[in-house]
Amino acid sequence: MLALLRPLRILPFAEHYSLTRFCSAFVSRMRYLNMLKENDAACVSALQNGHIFLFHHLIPLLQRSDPGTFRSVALSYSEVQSVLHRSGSDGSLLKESILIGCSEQNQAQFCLDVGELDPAAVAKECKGTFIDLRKAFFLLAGAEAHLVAKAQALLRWHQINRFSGATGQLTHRNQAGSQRVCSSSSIVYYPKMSPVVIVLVSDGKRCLLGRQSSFPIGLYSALAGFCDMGETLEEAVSREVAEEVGLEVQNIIYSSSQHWPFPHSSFMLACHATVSSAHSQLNVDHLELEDARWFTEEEITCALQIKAPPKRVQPTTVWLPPKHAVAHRLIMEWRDSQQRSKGTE
Ligand SMILES: NC(=O)C1=CN([C@@H]2O[C@H](COP(=O)(O)OP(=O)(O)OC[C@H]3O[C@@H](n4cnc5c(N)ncnc54)[C@H](O)[C@@H]3O)[C@@H](O)[C@H]2O)C=CC1
Ligand SMILES: [Mg+2]
Repeated sequence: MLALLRPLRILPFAEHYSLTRFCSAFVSRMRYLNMLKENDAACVSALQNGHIFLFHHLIPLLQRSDPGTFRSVALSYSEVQSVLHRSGSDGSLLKESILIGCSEQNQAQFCLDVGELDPAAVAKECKGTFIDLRKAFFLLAGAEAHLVAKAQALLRWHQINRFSGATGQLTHRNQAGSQRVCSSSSIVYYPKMSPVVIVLVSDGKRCLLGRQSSFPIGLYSALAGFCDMGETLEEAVSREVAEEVGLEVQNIIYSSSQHWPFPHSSFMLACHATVSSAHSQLNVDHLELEDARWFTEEEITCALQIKAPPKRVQPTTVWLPPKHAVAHRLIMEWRDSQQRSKGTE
């Protein structure tokens, strides 16, 4: 008990590591990353031994692996140094790298935007190709796609936060890039995400999907919307469904969350909700949605067969968000629960 009452002590660097030896690999990695955000010198050293993912004006560098498949390119510090030198830069750009994670092999991961260099020369040096994130995100395997998306989001945040919104003065980043501080005041800025709710509404037998006119032809997804200031998750879900399709939902159940890079860093909070079949008549707000419809389990199963945006879409072809999207997960969860409940009938 006495030990619990002792004031907290900030551990010196060496002691930190001797303690983390007794933790799980995951806990050690998380503590290591957290320490790198606080300790600029340790972060420089991690960069020199780490992996770096290159971008050009926020477009990630990928390499083709097997035909039709791509992977992100993790370069070492010396590889990036030599790419920069051969592309006509002195290498000082490397210190602009931003910490994005730590691999399971305990190697710190960084990203760097080489926007001031010739993209063709860099791509050639790296035997890669710069591919827009809207395409790259879906070419990469899940974990890689999310790491690249996180990297782009952080690079973008730094690019648009060079000045303080309060004083108009320059802001300076820490080495990890986890914050920026105003040079004339003590204001600290942290990277931002916009919370968005996404909900799959069910009436017991069918689920509700909608589409915006800006979606690719035939794509339907769960209803989504940005949270208003001060709202709870439940309030945002209820409001969005009421606004977009004129229904009042019940039984809101949280499913999962994800960072979504389009258009800019949303924090998607995914839920299921229900309406009674007696109150399932839609009243769609066509300013927000081009269409919203109820889908049976059979229709969902059929739409799930279409794995990629169809080359030629018939007016009636419906396809669903890809695996990387949390909307896909909600739809799969709903379909599985329908099949389970059929099995127990
Ligand atoms: N990962 C996934 O599975 C899915 C992700 N989404 C994402 O959800 C997001 C929100 O869905 P929408 O139906 O478009 O939202 P929405 O229904 O709230 O409508 C968008 C409008 O909200 C306003 N708005 C309020 N706060 C905003 C903010 N912080 N940033 C941008 N606009 C804001 C703007 O006027 C904008 O035109 C989209 O960015 C979309 O990419 C949508 C479906 C599936
Ligand atoms: Mg919406």
